[in-house]
Amino acid sequence: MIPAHPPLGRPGHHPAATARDLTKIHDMGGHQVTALDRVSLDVHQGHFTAIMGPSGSGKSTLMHCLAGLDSPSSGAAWIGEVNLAELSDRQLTLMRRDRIGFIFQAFHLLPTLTVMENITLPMTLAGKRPDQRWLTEVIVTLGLRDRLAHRPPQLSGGQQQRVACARALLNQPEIIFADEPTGNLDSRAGAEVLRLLQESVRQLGQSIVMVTHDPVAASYADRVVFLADGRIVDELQQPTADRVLDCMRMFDPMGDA
Ligand SMILES: Nc1ncnc2c1ncn2[C@@H]1O[C@H](COP(=O)(O)OP(=O)(O)OP(=O)(O)O)[C@@H](O)[C@H]1O
Repeated sequence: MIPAHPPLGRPGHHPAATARDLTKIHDMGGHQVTALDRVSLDVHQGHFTAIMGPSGSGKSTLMHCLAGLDSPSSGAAWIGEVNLAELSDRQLTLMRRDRIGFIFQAFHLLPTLTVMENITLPMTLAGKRPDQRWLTEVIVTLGLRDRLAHRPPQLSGGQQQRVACARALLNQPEIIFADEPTGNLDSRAGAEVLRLLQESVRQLGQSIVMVTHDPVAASYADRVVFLADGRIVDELQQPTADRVLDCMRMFDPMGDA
């Protein structure tokens, strides 16, 4: 049964993404693994939300269910006002293409297109024209100005990650899902990416959900949600790296995170 629509804050004002009682159980040949256990979460519009937790706590599963890349065993997920369970496969594909941005480790860059073509592809597909000022700012800040004519196989892993970032930010989708966006960047390039993500939230009202293991990366967010054993166990508002680290130690005493 699909639960009723989540309560709304103001008429016409939905969270950017909503999880209600999301449960995901994997069947491993008769052995059941509960990856998510009745998780409910409102991802606020125009906020930068980080998801943290020990390895195996369910972070990726939560993000995949919220982004329509995986379907829950029970419970429901919404993007804006749309219940993902009510969409056909085609509608879900269009939703992911037009309304959601992805910054994932598996970059999904198209190897035969140039960097510039990759960055502008979602807008081209949606028949939209990029804002030239924002395009320039994204390209310059991410250090891609000299790489625009290259193709992804000619770039390092970190450069490819920055192209994926530029592509998601340029399109200004309703929500961006980022999985370890600074995972293979050095600390300076990582800080630039995080500052740009933060700036897009503060100046453009972008909504971002980021999975990270890094307390410093999480400190750029407005809010950090902590998962352990498939459940939300705590959250911090306006986090600092030290407070994030304290929370991580509490929920991951083995230092696995
Ligand atoms: N396809 C699958 N089949 C079986 N079990 C799975 C599958 N995907 C995830 N799991 C299990 O579900 C749990 C949550 O996995 P998930 O990848 O969401 O955790 P995570 O917090 O993102 O971990 P990490 O930080 O290591 O990436 C783990 O116990 C994992 O082994």
